[in-house]
Amino acid sequence: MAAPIAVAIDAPDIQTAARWAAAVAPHVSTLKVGLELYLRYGPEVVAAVQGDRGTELFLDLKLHDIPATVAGAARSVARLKPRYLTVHASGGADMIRAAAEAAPDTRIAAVTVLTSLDEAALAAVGVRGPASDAVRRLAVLAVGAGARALVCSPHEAAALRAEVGPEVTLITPGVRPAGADRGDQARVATPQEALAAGADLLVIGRPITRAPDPGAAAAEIGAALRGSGAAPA
Ligand SMILES: O=c1ccn([C@@H]2O[C@H](COP(=O)(O)O)[C@@H](O)[C@H]2O)c(=O)[nH]1
Repeated sequence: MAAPIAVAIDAPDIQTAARWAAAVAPHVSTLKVGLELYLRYGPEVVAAVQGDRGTELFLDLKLHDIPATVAGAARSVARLKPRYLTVHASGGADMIRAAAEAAPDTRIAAVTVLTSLDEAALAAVGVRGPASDAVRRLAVLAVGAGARALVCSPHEAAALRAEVGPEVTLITPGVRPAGADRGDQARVATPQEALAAGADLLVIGRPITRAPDPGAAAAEIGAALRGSGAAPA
């Protein structure tokens, strides 16, 4: 069974993206296309990454604009049939609702608080208190407005699961195998910790794509999850 991992295909060009996608697709459930590739190539890169690999598409465009503009953007990409499309929860309830209505076959995934932000960085943009408070507040707002998935760090997954129930997909970036470089991520945990906290889908990019053999790295993380009992065998 493919591991519940969305590999962040944050590649500099379409050839590298297709190569990484082919290597990791046999081992994971989902491939994530984000701003770096989509802004350069548009839908063409989705076809190159997805092919007919049998993986789900996660379009991580983090939309954030007035409701009418976000609705139009969501309609524009709905034909690519993404399983998930991200919007920033801080865009507000009307914006999230507009996205959900414009792409009814896609799970709108609301990004709560970016996993690169710690408490000091949040304070600098005027958000006081622990990240978990802001995450909870934004998550409740987003689900109330029609988001069917939430993006949070593994640190907040258990509390959000208790808050929003089993139907909402919890997606966690900020995942690092033990000993891996955390890079620009601030709120991190291991794959096993993230699943144990209640995450449904782990977003992992550089620890896989920057490995000498991305396919082997993805397979190894998937096997470790199954071995620990965190993911189904
Ligand atoms: O809060 C968020 C939301 C999205 N991301 C995205 O996930 C990947 C993480 O990649 P790594 O290389 O594993 O750090 C990346 O595409 C981000 O845009 C996030 O990190 N945090």
